[in-house]
Amino acid sequence: MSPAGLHLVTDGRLRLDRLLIVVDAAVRAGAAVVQVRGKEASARELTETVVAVSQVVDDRAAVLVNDRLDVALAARHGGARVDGVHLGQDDLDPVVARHLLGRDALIGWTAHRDAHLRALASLPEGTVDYLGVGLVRPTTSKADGPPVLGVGGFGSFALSTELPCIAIGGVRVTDVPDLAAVGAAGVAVVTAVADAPDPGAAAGGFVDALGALR
Ligand SMILES: Cc1ncc(COP(=O)(O)OP(=O)(O)O)c(N)n1
Ligand SMILES: Cc1ncsc1CCOP(=O)(O)O
Ligand SMILES: [Mg+2]
Repeated sequence: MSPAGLHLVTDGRLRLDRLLIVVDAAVRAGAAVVQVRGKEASARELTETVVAVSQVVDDRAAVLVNDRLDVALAARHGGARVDGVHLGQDDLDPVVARHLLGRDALIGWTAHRDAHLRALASLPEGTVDYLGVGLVRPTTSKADGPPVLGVGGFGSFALSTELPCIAIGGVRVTDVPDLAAVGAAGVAVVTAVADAPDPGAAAGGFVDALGALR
């Protein structure tokens, strides 16, 4: 399963009905991955959201759970198709996630410092499928986010790993050509799609911009 393309990261501020409308519009427009992120949600609420998102997405995109391996496993147990997880440096060990989710799962890891690349090098080959790298620009979607790398900083980081790098953090559609030129395999966004007057058109703009550069 390829991580390349547009990743829609869900906006935990949205009510479930609105969230599902945004997810459906983004997937219809060609988003490759939907990452369900709900920092304030209980495990049970987040599992319900993942199950509902998985139903809406069906086989049109990969469904990942942010942070919560337990939730990914619970949703799978309930019969939902969950393809993997996106883990941060303080989340569960990706080796554990790989063990519990299996060889075919899609597992992403956040990385933006050299120490993260050293940690990556210490993992068994094939543990992590892609890196989420940012911030590209300042964002209000992540409290206490990491430092802003800019497009140049993203590019230097992407050059130092062979894993596909997904750019995140304040990414705008107009950034896509520059990010792709410095090695982005894809981009992950919350606001640029969820807050757009027409989320489907916004997602389609990202998909077209990414596709035009392949
Ligand atoms: C694609 C992608 N990249 C990076 C992140 C950030 O993950 P993390 O550092 O664990 O921060 P939270 O999302 O948990 O706030 C991501 N979610 N997706
Ligand atoms: C989850 C996450 N991790 C780094 S930035 C970010 C949120 C990105 O959201 P936006 O596209 O609104 O800046
Ligand atoms: Mg996290």
